Amino acid sequence: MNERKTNRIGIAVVEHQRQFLIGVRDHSTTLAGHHEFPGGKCEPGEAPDVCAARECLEETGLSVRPAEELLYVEHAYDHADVLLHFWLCHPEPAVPAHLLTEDLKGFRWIPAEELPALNFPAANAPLIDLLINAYVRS
Ligand SMILES: Nc1nc2c([nH]c(=O)n2[C@H]2C[C@H](O)[C@@H](COP(=O)(O)OP(=O)(O)OP(=O)(O)O)O2)c(=O)[nH]1
Repeated sequence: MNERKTNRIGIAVVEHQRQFLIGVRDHSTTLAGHHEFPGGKCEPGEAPDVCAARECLEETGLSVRPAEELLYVEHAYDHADVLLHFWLCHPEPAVPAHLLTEDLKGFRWIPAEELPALNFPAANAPLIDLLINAYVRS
């Protein structure tokens, strides 16, 4: 029997003026070198949108407000089974303006049209399609 626990992951798809906050996964972690949206494992009992905002604040220093779940995706990686909850988030209105343009702990604001050229993990593919349809073709 080969039963693996599925990790619930909250991911913050942070949008501001058709730009998205994107980082690169650290060399010491799984999927090293891939691009990523801020996110991580949900704590026991933690809702994915709450997790997404918490992870975003921890990883980038930016306070965000979850707006809607864009998509959830189940994926089996070699390292783990994951259930990814992609939450569209927006910066809190009170955040200082410079945080909306500058790099944030290695996370950068990337225009929507540049997302397809980046090296995201396989499970992100349907999300990137969705974002291109919503923010580039619209
Ligand atoms: N943050 C993030 N993770 C992603 C994305 N796409 C994707 O497949 N993942 C996967 C990679 C990992 O298997 C999982 C995130 O877990 P993680 O290991 O980075 O989370 P964590 O920081 O809470 O975990 P840990 O290193 O503290 O153990 O989701 C994405 O766009 N952003």
